[in-house]
Amino acid sequence: MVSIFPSYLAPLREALLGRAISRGLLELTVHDLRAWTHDVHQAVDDSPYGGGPGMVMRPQVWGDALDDVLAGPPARLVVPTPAGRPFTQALAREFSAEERLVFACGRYEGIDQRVLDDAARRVTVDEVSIGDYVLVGGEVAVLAIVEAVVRLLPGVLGNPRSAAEDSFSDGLLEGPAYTRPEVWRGLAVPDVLRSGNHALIDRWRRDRSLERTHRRRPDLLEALPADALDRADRAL
Ligand SMILES: Oc1ccccc1-c1ccno1
Repeated sequence: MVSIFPSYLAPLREALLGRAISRGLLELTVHDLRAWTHDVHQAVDDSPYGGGPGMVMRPQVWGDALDDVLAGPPARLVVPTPAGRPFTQALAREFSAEERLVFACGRYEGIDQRVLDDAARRVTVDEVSIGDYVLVGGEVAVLAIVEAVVRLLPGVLGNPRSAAEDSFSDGLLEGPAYTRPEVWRGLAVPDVLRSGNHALIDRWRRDRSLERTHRRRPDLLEALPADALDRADRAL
């Protein structure tokens, strides 16, 4: 990863991801973009051609940084930006199959477009958005993307079924989850979940997942393949 705020990415070395690194399941290197500046002010940005608010990140600095960081084994360059294509669970799975990912954390009004155009001559460049809102920089997006990708790597999650049964893994939102106590502040766990009848439990969970998806994300239902819903689903 390349950023002007390397410490912003320190959380990636905590908890689950930190354990995955120490277990050798992945390697993580964070580079300070300013290491590729040569002026006393370590300038990384400049005014935009054509005028307008804010600053644009300079091509020379990013170009030199990516020349160095992209050297070596083939990598895929991921650039978080509000103008990117949506980052989804499907894209997380695609990224998790890559041998090497390089993340460029842009700030200000973004990185000079020629940096991405030049990189695209050598590697696959993915400009991705983690949602329809504007952040100050790409670091937060990289934290989210890396966590979504790394948890899919074999051996990272304790129970491999977790990743397989994620929200979105079947194209739907997960339904409600419960644990002890049976009654809490007058609210009881649904009886079916304590019935021991796993066929019934699976059906109930599927129904709650379909209901929640219909209510909160009807677009996901629309996007399902024609054969994704069985007769029982459609009866709901
Ligand atoms: O808003 C941003 C600013 C810089 C880099 C990325 C973003 C962003 C917003 C949503 N997804 O990515």
